Amino acid sequence: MATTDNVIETEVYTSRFLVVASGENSQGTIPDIDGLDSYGGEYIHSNQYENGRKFRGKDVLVVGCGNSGMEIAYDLWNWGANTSIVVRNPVHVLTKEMVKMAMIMLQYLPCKAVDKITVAISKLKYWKLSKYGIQRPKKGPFHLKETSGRSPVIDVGTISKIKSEEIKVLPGMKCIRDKDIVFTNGETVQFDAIIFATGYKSTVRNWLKGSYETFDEEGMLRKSFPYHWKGRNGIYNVGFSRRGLQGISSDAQNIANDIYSNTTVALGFNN
Ligand SMILES: NC(=O)C1=CN([C@@H]2O[C@H](COP(=O)(O)OP(=O)(O)OC[C@H]3O[C@@H](n4cnc5c(N)ncnc54)[C@H](OP(=O)(O)O)[C@@H]3O)[C@@H](O)[C@H]2O)C=CC1
Ligand SMILES: O=C(O)C(=O)Cc1c[nH]c2ccccc12
Repeated sequence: MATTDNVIETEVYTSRFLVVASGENSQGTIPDIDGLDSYGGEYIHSNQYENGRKFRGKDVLVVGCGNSGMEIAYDLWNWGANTSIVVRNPVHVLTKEMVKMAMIMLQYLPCKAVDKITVAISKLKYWKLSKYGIQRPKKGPFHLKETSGRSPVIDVGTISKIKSEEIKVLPGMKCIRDKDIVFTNGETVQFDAIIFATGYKSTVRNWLKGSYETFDEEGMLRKSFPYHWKGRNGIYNVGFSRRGLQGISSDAQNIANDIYSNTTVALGFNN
């Protein structure tokens, strides 16, 4: 749809297939925290974060300790910001080497065994992170990834800065009063800026007409893995399996193969 001088032009495309690829990480979400609307500093979502240049010398709080939050906290520290990060729930921290090793092991061993080995190695490397406000989940990293879609954090250097107390860990936020942020442990700290690395939501229900049958209130597929990627009437869904990049890759291949087999049969290439 395009507008020129108040005339709305609509272009209509017709196709046999439609691949819904807006995915589960479509629009950044910022939690509804008491007092955020009257916050006395600047706040952004992690998807607006470019680098920490303008935060040099500032007190900055990163909310969220997924891969975005942990990477941004490290970048802010590198740019000379006085950096803190909110870690309100347990999280697995691994190095990229541990992840690589685990991905290889997962081809030969059950997930439970890979989790045990990976957690043991992570403990050897990082020892007791609880001392620094980071708890390990009771369930294993790859079990959690497979069942909940939460990826273990790949440490880019943040943990060593947390251990040396150059990056401070804080618990959940309770409320905001001007520049004061009150945490669930009762501590109140002033911050000049907040980066909300609090994740994303799906937007498919906003743009795909008639998608309510296929997608739930959260814009996630009602059908579950492994039957989720094929919809009705030539509609396919990629990137909604809560299985990270691997899930996206397998959806893409399934969809491409399905479209290929439908078109080749229709065109008679299979004879
Ligand atoms: N290098 C890489 O491979 C990278 C990969 N990614 C991937 O991109 C996807 C999106 O990542 P990301 O942007 O980090 O989002 P995620 O959804 O992975 O993480 C969101 C984080 O925000 C926390 N959070 C949410 N609400 C609040 C709140 N009110 N108060 C405190 N904490 C809160 C969550 O913690 P809680 O558990 O408490 O809800 C969680 O730690 C993921 O799949 C991630 O793995 C992203 C960056 C780099
Ligand atoms: O595939 C994902 O979910 C990603 O976001 C990449 C990623 C981050 N941490 C990981 C740990 C194991 C495998 C992939 C990832």
